[in-house]
Amino acid sequence: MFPSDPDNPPTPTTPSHSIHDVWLASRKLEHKGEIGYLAPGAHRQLNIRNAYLAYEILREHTFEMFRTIWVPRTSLVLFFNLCRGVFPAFRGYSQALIIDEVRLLITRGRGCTASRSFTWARLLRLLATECVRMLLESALDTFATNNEHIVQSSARFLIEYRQMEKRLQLDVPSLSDPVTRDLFQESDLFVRSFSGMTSLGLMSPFDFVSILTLTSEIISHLYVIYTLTHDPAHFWILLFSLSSALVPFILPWFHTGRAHPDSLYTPQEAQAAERQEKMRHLAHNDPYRPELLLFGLGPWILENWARARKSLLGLEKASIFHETAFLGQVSLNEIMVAVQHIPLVIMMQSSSATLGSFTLYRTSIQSSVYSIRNLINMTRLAFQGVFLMGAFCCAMAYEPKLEPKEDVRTPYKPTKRGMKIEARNLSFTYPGGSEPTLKNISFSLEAGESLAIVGCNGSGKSTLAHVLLRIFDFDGGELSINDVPIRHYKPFELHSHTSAVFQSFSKHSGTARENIGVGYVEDMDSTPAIMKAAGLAKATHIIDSLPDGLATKLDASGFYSSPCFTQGSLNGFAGERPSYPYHGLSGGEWQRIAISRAFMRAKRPEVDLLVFDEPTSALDAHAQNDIFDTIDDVSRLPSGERVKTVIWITHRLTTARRADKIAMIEDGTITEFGTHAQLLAANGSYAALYKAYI
Ligand SMILES: Nc1ncnc2c1ncn2[C@@H]1O[C@H](COP(=O)(O)OP(=O)(O)OP(=O)(O)O)[C@@H](O)[C@H]1O
Repeated sequence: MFPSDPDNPPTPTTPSHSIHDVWLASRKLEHKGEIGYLAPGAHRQLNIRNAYLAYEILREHTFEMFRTIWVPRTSLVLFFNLCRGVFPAFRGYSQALIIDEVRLLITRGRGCTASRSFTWARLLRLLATECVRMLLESALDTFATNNEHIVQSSARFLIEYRQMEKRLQLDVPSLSDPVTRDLFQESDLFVRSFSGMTSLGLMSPFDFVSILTLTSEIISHLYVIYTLTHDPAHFWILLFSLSSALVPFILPWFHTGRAHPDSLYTPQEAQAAERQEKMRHLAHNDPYRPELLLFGLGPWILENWARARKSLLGLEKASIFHETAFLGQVSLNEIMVAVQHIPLVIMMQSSSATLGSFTLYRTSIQSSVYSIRNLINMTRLAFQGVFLMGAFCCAMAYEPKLEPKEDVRTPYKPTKRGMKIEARNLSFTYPGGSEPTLKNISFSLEAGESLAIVGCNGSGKSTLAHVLLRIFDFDGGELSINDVPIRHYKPFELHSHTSAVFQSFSKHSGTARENIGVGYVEDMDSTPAIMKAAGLAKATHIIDSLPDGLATKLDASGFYSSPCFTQGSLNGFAGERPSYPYHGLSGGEWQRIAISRAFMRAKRPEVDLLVFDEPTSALDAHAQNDIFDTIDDVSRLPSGERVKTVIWITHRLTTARRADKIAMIEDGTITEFGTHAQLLAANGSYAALYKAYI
């Protein structure tokens, strides 16, 4: 098969190895001994090697893909599209008969030697038959289009749901692998191509069905041409036919209707799209990943996205039904085809062939050329779509790197006093890094103890916190939680027993309620729970000062936004004076919101570990003391007994001395570990730093 690139080997957690390798090989570029990879979404070259790779993907995944998107109506889509393919040939035949009859009408009484004479009854019968044919074709078209839209909407929902679900499971080590990121990006493109986003240069997988239609259309036209005897056509008639055939192509450029099913024209659509994009952004945006994992936001995001998506699909359906109104099916194309027959009636009077058969021959030739051209384009796009489908199928089989194997998976067993942590010779290197950021980290912390991690900038404090919280994996050494190796826990389960404030905490462009409530989404709608968490973080006055209290939307962008870009003007109400709906916060205020978020969960009995990475860096000295008093309170029972393990990282050594143990980190290694008094007595680096600080 196709060997993986040695520099970018497929992840060992990717089950569908061979297709992963095939997909990777299709992106591989070799030029003068240099090897590179196509950017995600870039078109593959059409050559024999890639054709073989596409065949491999189709062979492996076509059935699975059809099974994924199959609903009973899908078979109707296939049936209708096959029927649609033969309709043009019927149309040509029916119109040829009318033309012959009209010709007889025009030439009667002029000494014409036709084999039969004109009758009004026959002409009227033919016209009536043609009208019935047009009505039937229109009705079938309307029904087929609506059916196709329903099938496409449900397939799109299913496929996008699966993609969102998989995306939300991705952990940081998986995302740090560039091949995995590209895989998921191409998989996203595949999902988006279900929206018919042909602007991406892709085609909807349902356009594969059009290939069937075009094939049946070409076959029926070729059959008609084969059955006709013909004379050579006059050049100028063909020229006229060609130019009039071009009109239906040119006129749509001036069409002002809905350009794309995803175009938004109403405030409801805009709101639903905004919500959907917000959830998609949360799911796709890598910097949010640690908090997303820690607070277990996956189901909440998925649920909100699904609600917005469903409502958008509903709105789209309504507008599509409106657009596919019955009369709209009588297209300009048909009128132009009728116009093309007029000169033929006049010009072909001298021909030995009947005018109808000549016209039928001409339209069949023209339609065949047009259909073959479309078929080539479609097949070219479908060829690209196959590789994206391969990426999607591989992505769906991907297992996040931190997930434990089933045979070692161990349920979390809580202790009565918090988390017991033991690290022995831990080391960690960032992907692509030449030197380990953490090395020989060894310490132990009893359940219910507090630990302050101190050290200079860049010494590795935050990195250690991420390893302890199971956001990062480690390369060497051992780390156990409650005497069980941390790798044996499911990260999701472990995270449900922790709460944290990260140094680079998230700022969501949502309401104050959402910004705090995501700490424990089950209580998102409980105002007392949110106000209690805000109270613990001394953030009540911030909420009170906001124009709409908890309902105020907070501006996470940090940019000054011009009012001309507000929602009001975007929705087309430029005449009204727009008001900017977001409210900015200071750095310290944002930090209190982030602490409130952590307190939403910290109080809960199942939470055994609290980690605060410089939680008060933007707060004044009084506020800082208040917060650390609260952290201490939260970790204890009313009786004063500590029931949660607490770790904080700080540069303020007066707060570090409050901890039971202090770890001094230098250049990625714990150089001193003990109580404040022990470290001062040792007169080492900590003592020097402390003296310098005070
Ligand atoms: N994503 C990353 N990729 C590669 N190196 C990184 C990454 N993040 C941090 N580092 C490096 O790892 C080292 C430790 O960073 P870390 O953030 O853990 O330091 P810190 O002790 O928390 O610093 P500070 O006190 O400034 O917050 C630094 O040298 C930093 O440049």
